[in-house]
Amino acid sequence: MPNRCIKEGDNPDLTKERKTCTFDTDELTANLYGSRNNMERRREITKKISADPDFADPIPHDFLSREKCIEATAKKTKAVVQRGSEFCDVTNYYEMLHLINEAIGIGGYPLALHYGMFLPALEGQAEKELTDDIIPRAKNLEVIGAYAQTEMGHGTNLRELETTATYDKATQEFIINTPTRSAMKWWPGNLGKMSNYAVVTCQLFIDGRKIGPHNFLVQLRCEKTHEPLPGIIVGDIGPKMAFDTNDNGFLALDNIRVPRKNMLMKHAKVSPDGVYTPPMHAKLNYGTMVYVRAHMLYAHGQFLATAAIVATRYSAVRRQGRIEHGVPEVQILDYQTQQHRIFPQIARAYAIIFTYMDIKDQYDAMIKGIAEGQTDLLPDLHAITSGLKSVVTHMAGLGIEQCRMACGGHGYSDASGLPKLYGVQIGGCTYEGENMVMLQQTARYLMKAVASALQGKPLSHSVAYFGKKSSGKSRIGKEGGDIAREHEAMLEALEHAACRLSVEASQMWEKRGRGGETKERAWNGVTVEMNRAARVHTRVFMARSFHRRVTSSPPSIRPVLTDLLSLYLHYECVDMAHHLLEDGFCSGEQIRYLKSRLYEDLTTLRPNAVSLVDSFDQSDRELNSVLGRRDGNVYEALYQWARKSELNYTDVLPAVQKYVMPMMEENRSKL
Ligand SMILES: CCCCCCCCCCCCC/C=C/C(=O)SCCNC(=O)CCNC(=O)[C@H](O)C(C)(C)COP(=O)(O)OP(=O)(O)OC[C@H]1O[C@@H](n2cnc3c(N)ncnc32)[C@H](O)[C@@H]1OP(=O)(O)O
Ligand SMILES: Cc1cc2nc3c(=O)[nH]c(=O)nc-3n(C[C@H](O)[C@H](O)[C@H](O)COP(=O)(O)OP(=O)(O)OC[C@H]3O[C@@H](n4cnc5c(N)ncnc54)[C@H](O)[C@@H]3O)c2cc1C
Repeated sequence: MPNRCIKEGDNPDLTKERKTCTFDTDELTANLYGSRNNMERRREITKKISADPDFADPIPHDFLSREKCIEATAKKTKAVVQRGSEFCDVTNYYEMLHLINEAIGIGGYPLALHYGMFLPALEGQAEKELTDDIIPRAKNLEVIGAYAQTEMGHGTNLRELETTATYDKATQEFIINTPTRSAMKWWPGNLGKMSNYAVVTCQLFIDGRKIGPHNFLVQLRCEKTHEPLPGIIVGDIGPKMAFDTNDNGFLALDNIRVPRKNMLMKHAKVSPDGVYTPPMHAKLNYGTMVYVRAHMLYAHGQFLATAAIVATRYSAVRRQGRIEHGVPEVQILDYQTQQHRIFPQIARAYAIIFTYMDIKDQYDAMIKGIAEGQTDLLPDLHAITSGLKSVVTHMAGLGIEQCRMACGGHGYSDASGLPKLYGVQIGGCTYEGENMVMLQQTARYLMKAVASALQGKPLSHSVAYFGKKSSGKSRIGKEGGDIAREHEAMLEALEHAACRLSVEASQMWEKRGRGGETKERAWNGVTVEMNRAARVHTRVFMARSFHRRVTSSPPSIRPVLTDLLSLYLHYECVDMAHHLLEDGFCSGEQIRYLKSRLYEDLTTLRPNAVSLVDSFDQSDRELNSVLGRRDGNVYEALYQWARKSELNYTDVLPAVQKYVMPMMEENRSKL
């Protein structure tokens, strides 16, 4: 079967792997990206960008200072903006995403938050009077914006943000102010140096009454000189774990006046005479966060895919040690521990991307509903995207780190691309709502679902399985080798565990309440259990999404995807075995059965491992990894990469000349 990656001159071990492929890699790639046309379009973009001198990096960013990286990134951003239509349909979200990944990379760029949050916030939350003016200019990139919500003292607890917006009826303006040091906006991406506008989240005050957090459009810098406007202090928060090319910023506002229309008033409104009208759903103003959390799934699925590609290809190329005496050194991919480390990451990357597809459909349906005045889909989507954002970012982070360690010493080098990838990706556990906090949002929803299920009330999409009757004992290992029924038995077991954990968490919460604690204090006493229930529920949702996509996939790729799904489900069940065992739903024997099936899956998938990662269709530019390159010619490339280190510009470094040589000389003369 064809793996389209085979080319002359490639590392022979990689070619050998590609020849054992049992499916058409293009078919799987097309399925992953929605269609053959989408796949071809991605490849055209890659080809054009790779050949274009505007996007060439003579010196890899690994060897540049942060300022130089930002300069190089800004230059490429300008080229993307001015010449974007030469490469792709600039109105197509996925084509643009791919263009940016190819042309600029993942470490941030001057327009990341402009497109990622500033424009979505305005489009989703602002009224026509404001959008008519600002959106055409923002889309035309006459202005650049950031989304400034988090403060030095508060990020999670939006209700206690300190920045104020006080309505002045006399002038029909809001006065926006930073009252304390801890009220300074701190962290917003692209706020520090790039943006000249921002959507700023402030506590709304009318007639001395605090109404709560609302968003306002504020101009920060002069449109001509880019200097901060009077009363505005703005800058970069300094180096951080990654996102080197993003100017995460700080901002203080000294009683800045903005016209009434600058409040984002699509949902909540303030009339000229200062009358406040709340939104039709209390949290519609938080809609931008739901949007980003939903879309983060795709990015994080791709991040994990990148790591899986690097680790799998490198493990096919790397030979080290022997499994049996008297035979040549083996490809490290033949070690069972290596497969157990890497293959679940491949499966999880597919599962995350497939889950994203489901969520995107639900998000689009919700937006359509809101436009027609219906908000009934929002609570379910908020709850499941909160859980998914937490589970996926954590899962991807652990997976990337496993892949990095699976590459041995070279995985620790920036040449592998994995340390930087991890740094960028792991930020997702924190931004858009810290994971522990977001899981609690899911858990709150589960508690309501438990109550509804007990009362026989209707259950919404993500919790519908709470209404199923449990069979009491698992069918795992009792389906006579029928794969479809085995998959269903595992899904049923996971659903049983999620439901049980939710019910038990609810009982624990209630018990503490009965013991005299307030609801809130009692909640804090059971949040570990609440978050555990939320995590398992979210993993059930992912497993169901993956299962749905696989069972409806084209027949040509269904067998390999079914193998991958088997591995995914066996791995998930073994990983969560304690939950399955705790109430005796599964026996120890059944868990041993799951483990033995998992080890069989590793062997089954081995011949297709390289082809499965090839099917993610990430180019060498996107991978940005010497170890993961498509041709597998790793060792020569590693040496050429290291030669570019600035430490190698001279044979004797000034620091050695100045300090180390005299020290050695002194020591010698002491003898
Ligand atoms: C195109 C994008 C692609 C992205 C690709 C990634 C690339 C990487 C680029 C990097 C970009 C980084 C960008 C980062 C940006 C940011 O980080 S912006 C700042 C984000 N900040 C947060 O997320 C803050 C987190 N805090 C909150 O969301 C809330 O404060 C809270 C924790 C949810 C609690 O809010 P609170 O007001 O206290 O509400 P509760 O009392 O807990 O809940 C009341 C009810 O409201 C419901 N609810 C809460 N939030 C929402 C929501 N967003 N939507 C709908 N409903 C919501 C909640 O469930 C409660 O419901 P009931 O139980 O029915 O009362
Ligand atoms: C790379 C990056 C980019 C960012 N970009 C932006 C941006 O563009 N715009 C923007 O406005 N912000 C941005 N942020 C800020 C980000 O949204 C916040 O850092 C995030 O929401 C977490 O809030 P916090 O920092 O206040 O953490 P904290 O809430 O202080 O969290 C600290 C600890 O306290 C725990 N904790 C807090 N509350 C609770 C609770 N109720 N229950 C249990 N535990 C709790 C947390 O779980 C965590 O362990 C960015 C952050 C990063 C890292």
